[in-house]
Amino acid sequence: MTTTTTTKDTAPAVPEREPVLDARGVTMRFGGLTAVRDVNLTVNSGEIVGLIGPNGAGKTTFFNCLTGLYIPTEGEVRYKGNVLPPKSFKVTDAGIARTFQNIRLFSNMTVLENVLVGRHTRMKEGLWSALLRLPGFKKAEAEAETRALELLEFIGLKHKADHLAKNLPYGEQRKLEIARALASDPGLILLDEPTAGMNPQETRAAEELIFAIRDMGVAVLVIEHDMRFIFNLCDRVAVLVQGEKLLEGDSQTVQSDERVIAAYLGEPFEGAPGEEEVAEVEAAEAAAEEAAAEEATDTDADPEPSGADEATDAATDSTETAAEDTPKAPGSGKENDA
Ligand SMILES: Nc1ncnc2c1ncn2[C@@H]1O[C@H](COP(=O)(O)OP(=O)(O)OP(=O)(O)O)[C@@H](O)[C@H]1O
Repeated sequence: MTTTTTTKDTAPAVPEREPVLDARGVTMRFGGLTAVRDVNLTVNSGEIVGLIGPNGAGKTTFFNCLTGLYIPTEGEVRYKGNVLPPKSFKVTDAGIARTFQNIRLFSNMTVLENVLVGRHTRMKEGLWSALLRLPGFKKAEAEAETRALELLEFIGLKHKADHLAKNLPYGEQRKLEIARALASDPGLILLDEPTAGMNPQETRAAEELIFAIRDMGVAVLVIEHDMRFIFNLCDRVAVLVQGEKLLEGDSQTVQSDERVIAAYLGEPFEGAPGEEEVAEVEAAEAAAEEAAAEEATDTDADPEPSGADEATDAATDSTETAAEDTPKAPGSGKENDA
């Protein structure tokens, strides 16, 4: 990379930070599953914000709600004060770009062409202008190429502009995805696991690249599982657990919070998000088991009315069943179900 970067501590002083992204009460349900519940998150200009959480916590779903891939079941997302339209290309148009957890490059196109694809939202020339290659289109095309080459220089891949994307090493493919996202001139970039599969040197380079992106005036929201990377990089970190925001704070605060440690180690803790739901499900299961146990007892106690002898046997059976059932521990209904 050719740009001199700053770090978290040497970030340029931003006179006043304006909210770039403001997500309020975002909830996303898939049928009976609530993947994201009532999440608020703000990203200000000049900031790098991290979003962490165990697998399945709802991080990517939240990203998808921010970028118009999903329409949130509830809540509102604003970019620079304006409510975002629920269409991904309109969100890109508005100024939010993203990368994906699984690299999504056009593998048989060149490195330069991949960046140019990302630039098309900023090209205002119409279809006829393009088809007839009118002067206006040629000028716009030349400008797009200049900008794409600048971005390739910025990420250190200009010398590979003519290579096919599929021939780049993995770490460079991830960088190329970032360049393509930057080609739409965003005010905010969302990075979904930018260092996944990278070796330590590539991870360090990615960190520098993200600081450089912030320094060029693009706010960053990043999902990552690599905690060292995230705590070193981010001004603020929000933690999602089971779809809910557990807490938000600076790196120091978050990494020393025992609830975060417990969430990652899978240990329950008092007031954990989703605890109420778990309690409800457990209560419903216990009630169902109790009802099943009672039904089984009643069935044994009320046999077919087919004669005095059978009635006597049934009474005996019933007594035995009751005697067997009485000392069983709660939850023993499972044996009855079986
Ligand atoms: N389209 C979908 N339909 C149904 N359920 C979904 C859908 N997308 C995600 N989910 C569910 O929502 C929950 C949150 O998933 P999500 O991928 O957002 O988590 P994550 O925090 O990004 O996980 P990871 O760190 O493993 O990528 C999971 O239980 C997942 O199975």
